[in-house]
Amino acid sequence: MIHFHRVTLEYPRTKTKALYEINLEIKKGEFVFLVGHSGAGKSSLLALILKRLEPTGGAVYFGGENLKGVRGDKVALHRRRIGVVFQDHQLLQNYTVEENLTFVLRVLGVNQTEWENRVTRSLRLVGLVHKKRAYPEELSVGESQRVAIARALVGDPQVILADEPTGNLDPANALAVLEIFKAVHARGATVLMATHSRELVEAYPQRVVVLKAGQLVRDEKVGAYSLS
Ligand SMILES: Nc1ncnc2c1ncn2[C@@H]1O[C@H](COP(=O)(O)OP(=O)(O)OP(=O)(O)O)[C@@H](O)[C@H]1O
Repeated sequence: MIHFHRVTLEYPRTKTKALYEINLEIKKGEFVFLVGHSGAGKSSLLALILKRLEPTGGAVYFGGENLKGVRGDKVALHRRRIGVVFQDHQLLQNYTVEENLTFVLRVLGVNQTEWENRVTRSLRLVGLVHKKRAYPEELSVGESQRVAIARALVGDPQVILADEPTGNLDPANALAVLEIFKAVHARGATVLMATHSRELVEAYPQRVVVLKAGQLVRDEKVGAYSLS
């Protein structure tokens, strides 16, 4: 599903080498934790999959296609195949929960008669159907993050990328969010989650890929949390 072949990334302005010769293959339906110290390159790796950045060496493949060849209008189409969740929920403050989700569906060109089904299905998965008319400021931090996950899922993406999705949450909310990702994984999605949280990795023993100063230093099928 996702394949990095000898990928190197250097930020042009600062000449920071964020990733070196990364080889990584993530199969359809896998759940992978991406761990590493701050600055190890986790967010940069996710940005390459989204084509927000271009590798300076090597190639990134998505569904067998080299992303280098994805250009112009096709970049937006590529991104629609991916659901993204960040540490900060990034909900639109002046729109209700429901509108935050339908906004995505409008961009995706989904038929309006299907909107309600999709929104309800996504909000049900995160346990927040009753909040669909609420505004983000009326939600707790944990609820906001669950809405952000519902928004990432509403387009039925093949792949979910999560960058520190529990970074702002207390342990109970973090585990609640993990439960949602587990359910999404159980339904067949491919999930790549960058995290600093040992608790998360221990609560859901899955493949663990460790980055250290831009290098992939460990890749374990069912790994324990480790930063080296
Ligand atoms: N836009 C940028 N321009 C220049 N250098 C950058 C940029 N973004 C990140 N970097 C550098 O690239 C390296 C990797 O950063 P990245 O954000 O990918 O790490 P990370 O593992 O996600 O860190 P964190 O856990 O703190 O989010 C760091 O040295 C960082 O300073």
